[in-house]
Amino acid sequence: MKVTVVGAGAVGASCAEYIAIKDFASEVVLVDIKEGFAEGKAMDLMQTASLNGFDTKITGATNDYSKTAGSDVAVITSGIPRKPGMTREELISTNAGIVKSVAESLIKESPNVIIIVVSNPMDTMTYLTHKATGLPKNRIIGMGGALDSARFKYRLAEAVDAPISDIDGMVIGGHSDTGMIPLTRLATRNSVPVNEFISAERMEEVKQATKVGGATLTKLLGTSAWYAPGAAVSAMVQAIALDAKKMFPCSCLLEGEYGLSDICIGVPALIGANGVEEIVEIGLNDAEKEELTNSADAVRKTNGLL
Ligand SMILES: NC(=O)c1ccc[n+]([C@@H]2O[C@H](COP(=O)([O-])OP(=O)(O)OC[C@H]3O[C@@H](n4cnc5c(N)ncnc54)[C@H](O)[C@@H]3O)[C@@H](O)[C@H]2O)c1
Ligand SMILES: O=C(O)C[C@H](O)C(=O)O
Repeated sequence: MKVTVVGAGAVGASCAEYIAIKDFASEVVLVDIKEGFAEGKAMDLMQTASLNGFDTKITGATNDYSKTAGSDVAVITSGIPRKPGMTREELISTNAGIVKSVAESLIKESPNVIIIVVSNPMDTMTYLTHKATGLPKNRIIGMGGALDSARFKYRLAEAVDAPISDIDGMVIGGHSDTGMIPLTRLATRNSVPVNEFISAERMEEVKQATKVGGATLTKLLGTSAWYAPGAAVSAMVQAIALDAKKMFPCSCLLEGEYGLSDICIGVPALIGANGVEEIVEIGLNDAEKEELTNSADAVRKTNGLL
């Protein structure tokens, strides 16, 4: 499998590193607009190959999309990250132009590519990528829910004082500080509802901490996070490579599912060789449905800024 990662910054490089370490792709091409930057990151990563034991070939290119030709998967991380105090939505004016031109360049060289959109505001950038490329809807996926769910599991495990591997949980909705919907009712510890182990107040704290997970890290780091985002993307690329049909909440173009249309927003989906193999409609209660409606309204408002 050939994977292109556009943007060789914090998230792009982390994503390339995790893909290489898992050793399922034959080739990763990093692309950046900054002269020599992707080439440098690729060389540095290749010099970890003998230490980390992978054979994936990583190369870099400065804005040269001919090097990306024939990619099976492309990840778009190009654009600016937020600074402390900002929302993801504030990035739209800079990132929309970048994501649109990158998506157009990618499909010229790789007409069969599956695109994973990471740049923020991610749901709107995923919607923009659909509009700009006209690719079939299964071939454009926004990454947000996989990361948000990993953060939810981290917070749940902390609250219950259990190993993270004992915890399961999912976050749907828009990838924003207010729009995320951690499905607290469905979170489990070894199949037992987490609600049986912690109070409703503690669960509410977990929910709120999950929703502002990205903002919390941005405040600590001075820029947004990259390790968990890179790991989340690499897990999705691996599911495509292995045709795993693994369920991730991710931003998909909806055509009636969950009562929503003409919007990209986080819902559970099976990810396999064709990208989005199936959108899974789970039963939501009235409160969760209302949260999803409100989250969709907020995403539509941001889409309106395009
Ligand atoms: N969806 C998510 O869950 C998630 C998670 C983390 C970060 N993000 C987003 O990902 C984006 C990247 O974050 P980062 O921390 O890696 O930022 P970064 O600044 O470290 O890296 C971005 C890179 O994009 C490059 N770039 C800019 N314009 C380009 C273009 N036209 N073509 C190619 N490369 C270009 C820059 O030179 C830079 O190296 C941000 O928008 C951030 O908000 C999203
Ligand atoms: O928080 C951000 O701005 C980056 C990303 O969306 C994240 O959740 O880490």
